Amino acid sequence: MPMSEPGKTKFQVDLRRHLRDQDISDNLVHLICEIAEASKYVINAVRTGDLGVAGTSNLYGEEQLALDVLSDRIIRKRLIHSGVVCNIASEEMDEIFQAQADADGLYSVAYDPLDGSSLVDVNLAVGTIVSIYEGCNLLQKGRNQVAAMYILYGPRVSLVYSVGKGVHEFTMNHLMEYTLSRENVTMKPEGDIYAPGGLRNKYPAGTEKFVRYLEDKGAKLRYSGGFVPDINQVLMKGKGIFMYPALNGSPNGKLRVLFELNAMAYLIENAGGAATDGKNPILDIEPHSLDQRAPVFIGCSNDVNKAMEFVNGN
Ligand SMILES: O=P(O)(O)OC[C@H]1O[C@](O)(COP(=O)(O)O)[C@@H](O)[C@@H]1O
Ligand SMILES: [Mg+2]
Ligand SMILES: [Mg+2]
Repeated sequence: MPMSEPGKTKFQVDLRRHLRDQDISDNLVHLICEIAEASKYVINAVRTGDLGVAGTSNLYGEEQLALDVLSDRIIRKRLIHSGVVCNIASEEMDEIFQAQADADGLYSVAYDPLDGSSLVDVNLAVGTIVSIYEGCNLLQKGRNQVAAMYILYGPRVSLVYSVGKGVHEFTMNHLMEYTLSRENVTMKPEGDIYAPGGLRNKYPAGTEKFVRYLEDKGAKLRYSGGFVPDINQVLMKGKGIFMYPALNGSPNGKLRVLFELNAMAYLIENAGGAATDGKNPILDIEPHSLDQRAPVFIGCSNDVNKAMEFVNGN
């Protein structure tokens, strides 16, 4: 019986081995693996942790759940001790945290430790969203990311990452190892599901017309209220569109550029899809503040282009 190669369990490729084949720095391999490790403690917190409120609020003034704060602490500690992180920004922290001074080979991380946390108490799927940049600057275009990933805490736990060479999915096995389950995930040009976020009675006319267009072509509504599972469905089925549009009264929609949109836009674009704020690609937004929000239409490229036509009235 030949000895199995390191990182290649009997039938499966594990995350570290797959990353090593991507021709990226050892530091980046280490960082992504550290985040994967941290997710195992987040899983435990989600499954058994306190569902109460933390008695604090985040930079959006939103009441933090104990799980938000706990998940944030788990990930932040892991990033600090990784030894390869310069600056850290989290949806649950008021300002950028410097883990260590600028030096060669370091990365900076922006993350949402537990997206959709208010869904845990009704047992719906939630996730962690991560963007990784080279160096110390976190207020830069999402197009400059060197990696993006999410971990989806659902009936199965999956981890999806890209370092710009395809989008790959890993599924957690009975030993809590992440092993390759889908490689080079790709989107079709057009889809048949749509996830309409926000209040429909506040949709501007053009957006409402776009939804009618989707319904007229037989698209099915699939919306859980969790950004990570809703995007994961569009990405893994390769056919659909998620939107959290500008609403009457909220021109920037709800979702955050640094902590949610940049990572998902990077993954969807690397799978052949598109992501726009209604006028420009999400990845080209020049962020001016940590708490910046933007409207989003993300998924199959033809559907996203159609959305822009309706939203801009042409
Ligand atoms: O409840 P709404 O307004 O439809 O918003 C749902 C969106 O808000 C979010 O729950 C925001 O996530 P957070 O839990 O990180 O605030 C997304 O997961 C989801 O896409
Ligand atoms: Mg979030
Ligand atoms: Mg969150």
